Amino acid sequence: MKVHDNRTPHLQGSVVAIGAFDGMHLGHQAVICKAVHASKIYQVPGVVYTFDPPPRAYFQNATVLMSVDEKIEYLRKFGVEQVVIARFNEDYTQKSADRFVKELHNMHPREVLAGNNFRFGRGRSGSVELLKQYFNVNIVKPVRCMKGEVISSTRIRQLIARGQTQEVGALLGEKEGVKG
Ligand SMILES: Cc1cc2nc3c(=O)[nH]c(=O)nc-3n(C[C@H](O)[C@H](O)[C@H](O)COP(=O)(O)O)c2cc1C
Ligand SMILES: Nc1ncnc2c1ncn2[C@@H]1O[C@H](COP(=O)(O)OP(=O)(O)OP(=O)(O)O)[C@@H](O)[C@H]1O
Repeated sequence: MKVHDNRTPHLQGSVVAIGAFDGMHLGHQAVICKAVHASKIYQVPGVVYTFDPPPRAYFQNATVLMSVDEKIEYLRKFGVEQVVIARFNEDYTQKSADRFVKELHNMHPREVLAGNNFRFGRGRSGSVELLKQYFNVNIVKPVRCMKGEVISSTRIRQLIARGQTQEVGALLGEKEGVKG
């Protein structure tokens, strides 16, 4: 697997999934699996474009659930071929939504995968609607837990803070008594 540190590769074709993916819960896994599946159909590299640190950690001091190395290892196991690690710092957050779109064009995506509420660019000005003007965007349906709530890294951080670790395991898709 190729890891691009703070640079976006020039590719003739790709399928790109974008997001923080902190914790790799069942919602994230659905997005990644769909991206890998689509990349096989189009016969192009499956690329995950992610951020280090996660934007929520940078802006809101949220707890980081997994290191960037753990994330890369996880993506490798899921069959992702290339990963872009955007170093999320003051400089990076100045990038406009249009510049971010231009950057994505370097990879000539056949499909872009993101959730409905995905935002990007300085001041969170870019939306999925903007992405749709340029790319074939696949919006992944929200994955919910048994109780019906949408699974999120924020929810996992809350459960960890309350010591409800068994519930966390369920949201990560870990089976009880099964390791690795
Ligand atoms: C180029 C760029 C600039 C961003 N600037 C901001 C910002 O100014 N304020 C903010 O709250 N988030 C900013 N973000 C973070 C996004 O709001 C969002 O958290 C990120 O794209 C990851 O999406 P996800 O949280 O759905 O995984 C920026 C993201 C990108 C790609
Ligand atoms: N439960 C879910 N079902 C489907 N897609 C999801 C789910 N949670 C996140 N995604 C998608 O996965 C990508 C990465 O999401 P992100 O890292 O923002 O997850 P999150 O769990 O919502 O994080 P946070 O709670 O910190 O905002 C985004 O494109 C997002 O829309």
